[in-house]
Amino acid sequence: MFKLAKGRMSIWAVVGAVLFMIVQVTANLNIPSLTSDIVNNGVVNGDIDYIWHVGMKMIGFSLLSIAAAASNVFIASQASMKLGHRLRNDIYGKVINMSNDEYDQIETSSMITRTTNDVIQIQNVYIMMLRMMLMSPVMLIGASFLAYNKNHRLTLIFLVVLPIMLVFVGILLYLAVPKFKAMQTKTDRLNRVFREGLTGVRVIRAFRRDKFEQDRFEDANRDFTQNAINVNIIMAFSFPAIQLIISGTNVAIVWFGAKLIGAQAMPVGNLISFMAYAAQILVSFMMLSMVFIMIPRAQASAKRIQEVFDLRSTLKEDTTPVKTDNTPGNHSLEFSHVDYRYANAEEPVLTNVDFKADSGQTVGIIGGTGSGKTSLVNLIPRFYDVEKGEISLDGQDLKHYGLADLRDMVSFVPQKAVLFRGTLRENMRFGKPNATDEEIWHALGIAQATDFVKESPEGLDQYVEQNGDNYSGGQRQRLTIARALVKQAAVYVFDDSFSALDFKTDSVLRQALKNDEHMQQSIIIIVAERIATVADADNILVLDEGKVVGQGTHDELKNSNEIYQEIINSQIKKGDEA
Ligand SMILES: Nc1ncnc2c1ncn2[C@@H]1O[C@H](COP(=O)(O)OP(=O)(O)OP(=O)(O)O)[C@@H](O)[C@H]1O
Repeated sequence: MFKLAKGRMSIWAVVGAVLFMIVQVTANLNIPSLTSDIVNNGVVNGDIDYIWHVGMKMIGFSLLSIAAAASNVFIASQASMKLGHRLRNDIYGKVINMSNDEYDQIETSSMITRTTNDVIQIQNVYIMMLRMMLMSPVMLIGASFLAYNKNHRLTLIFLVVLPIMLVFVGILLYLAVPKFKAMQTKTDRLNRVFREGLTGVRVIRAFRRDKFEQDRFEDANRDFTQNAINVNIIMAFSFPAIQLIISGTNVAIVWFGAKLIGAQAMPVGNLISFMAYAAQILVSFMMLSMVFIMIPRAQASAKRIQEVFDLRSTLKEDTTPVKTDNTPGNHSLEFSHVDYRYANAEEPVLTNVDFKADSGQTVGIIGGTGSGKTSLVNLIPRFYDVEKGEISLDGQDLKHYGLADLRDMVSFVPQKAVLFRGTLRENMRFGKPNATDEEIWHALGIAQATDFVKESPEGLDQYVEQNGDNYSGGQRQRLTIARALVKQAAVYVFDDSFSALDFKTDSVLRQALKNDEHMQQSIIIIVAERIATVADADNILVLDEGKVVGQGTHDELKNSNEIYQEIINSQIKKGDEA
């Protein structure tokens, strides 16, 4: 937990909080002594001036205590909230820069819980620590010392009370800590089920799994709620129990104190101040215990956050990266004997992949489901790194480029069409923030998206919902294609991006790509399941179980490659051939 705060929490904030806390405790410790003075010297002797004089001092200390407490709270809250702010930023930065291999290791819902709920736990415990954990021991020691000064013999009461308190706190820790720790994993589970239900709501309805999913959520919710109730019951019982101990202590103090007063061994005022110190001792003891109850939960949260920071990127950046040249034309991309295996997978998903493409050429990649097409194109922007072999761009191994520079060279349309909440213009400028409206309309034109975009009077200002949910699947695909085209890159990758388009749009779109001046100077990689989509590519790779089993033009392959022929035949049967 302290590791997380290092460099993220200002040391001056800690110093400031400690200083104000010391002022507050000093003021608080003075007030009971002044009370005994007022009683012993003012009330007993009927000295009104003395009562006024000491009374004003008491008010002064009270005001000082309030001001110091407010300053401490202000500093502690600010420092803790800033710690939370930095933690959230750092987790997000880490996640965004992870390679897909690391990203696969922690579930998305758990990642969200870690960024929100876990960070809140750390914030809360730091506020408590900057207030109570520092204040309680100082107050405990100070009040014990002053109580002892007021009367040595009465202090003996604590020899009985404190062991009772210790046993009580021990039981509390034993019962509450595991439940507090479990809160985080239960929150994770609740979020996971909720997220799955939300993202899969249409499937759930279509398969009439509403009841099943509702029960699943109910189960996770009940488990979470029950644990929270148990924690609250324990905490709720603990407060009256503490009150009982404090009241019992007061009764004992009054009982023995009265005897001492009767024997003239102690003035009345000392009894009053002794009782106040006793309350301070017991309350600080309790506050300290509360911190110890909260710390394990925050520690569990800290561990979960640290796990994210500890994910080491397998993508190594070259310390002296080669400069990229993104100017159109004269680019080349080459795969040489490339193997790739997913982390923890036994078999490689790609074996000995070899091909080359130059600017102005289109490479089609075709193959059955699961043949490794997506895995292959994911290697180009280094979402993953090759296991064996080499991929080079413009004659340089991809690993020699800075990651950001390399990704600037590649424009990628992923299989799943994802848009972001905001205006269409903002979405289109994702890869080129200063793109003009003219450039955007040009890209929309190639992507065959102009018509439906123009249907809305708001044009490029039209609103895009989260995930682009206010567009049809085909419209979303065209918009993601347009977004990729707005970005000026050396290599354009379309991962099965034409699948939701009807045949005519697919064909017109590819023709528009061919006719575009910039695209004529770029390398285009098109992954597809449909023969028609890749038929006019300059080079078609036929993938089967991660191996390139054929390479050539449509005419070459259709006469010589068995698997390509099988794909053609299967699509002719569906009335689907080019
Ligand atoms: N993140 C991953 N971790 C482990 N294995 C994976 C991962 N992604 C894909 N695979 C496996 O790699 C193989 C190839 O998957 P890939 O997505 O590259 O195929 P594809 O040809 O693009 O399939 P499709 O046409 O269905 O999109 C599959 O067997 C799949 O199970």
